[in-house]
Amino acid sequence: MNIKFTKMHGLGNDFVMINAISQSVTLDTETVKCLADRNMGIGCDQLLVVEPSPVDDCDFRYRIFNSDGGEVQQCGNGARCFARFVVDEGLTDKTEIPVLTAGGRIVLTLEGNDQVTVDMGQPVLEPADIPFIADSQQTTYRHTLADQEITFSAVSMGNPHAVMLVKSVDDASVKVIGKAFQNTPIFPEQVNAGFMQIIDRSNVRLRVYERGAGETMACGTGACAAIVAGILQGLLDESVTVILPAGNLTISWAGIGSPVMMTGPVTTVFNGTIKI
Ligand SMILES: N[C@H](CCC[C@H](N)C(=O)O)C(=O)O
Repeated sequence: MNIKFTKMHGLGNDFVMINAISQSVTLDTETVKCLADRNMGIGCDQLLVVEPSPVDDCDFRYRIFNSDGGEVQQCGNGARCFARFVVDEGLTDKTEIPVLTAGGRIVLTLEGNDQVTVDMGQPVLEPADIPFIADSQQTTYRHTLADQEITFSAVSMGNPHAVMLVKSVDDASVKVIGKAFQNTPIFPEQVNAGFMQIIDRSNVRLRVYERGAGETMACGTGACAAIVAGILQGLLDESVTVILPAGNLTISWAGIGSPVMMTGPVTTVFNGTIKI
């Protein structure tokens, strides 16, 4: 089978984009892992698939697969790339595009100059809906992981996130603690582990150990979850710049009942065809 694809990234979080409307594509776990493999395949953090929408209030279905082959509910950096991709593929000429993901309906807005804004929907804090095992909903939780007492917030953006505050992201034990979060029963579907350094009330640095992919250069839903956690702790203002190695995301949230808005860049790297 020959598959046409486009390689894209959002601040270095990189994706293989596949248009499954204009071509017939069958993807199983092993195929996804092969395409995502940086030595044996194309290489990416996530593989993103465009499909016809099954519902009237969305234009497309947006499916997300981590490089370990697992299908997941949401991908923020990928959503921005998705907007650029469906326009470049000629699938739409709209600048505001509602799409359906396994984590819910999101709306993508092309701002021009390669910036895209995504209405990521409202964050979910109820532990059972994250899912996260806890007696009650709290702003922060404490658990022993990797022989350390870890304090974190638990937030879902359609996908699960644990957000920790650190003095310096450069010194954070991202791999050790990030891995430990994947192996604890308190997150029954595993979790994306974010390490946030607050610089001031409107600027943070962030590293994320992603579920199913390991540490990535950027994580859009991770940035959203981190800002929600910081605002709920009274540490951040409503609009925050998330400073990442390859550039910045702007995240804003007006509080409970409001959607999280994310704005950031998208980059198309190359188009290709792969025979599998
Ligand atoms: N690893 C995530 C999916 C990709 C999220 C990330 N790349 C983003 O930009 O939000 C998960 O398993 O929920």
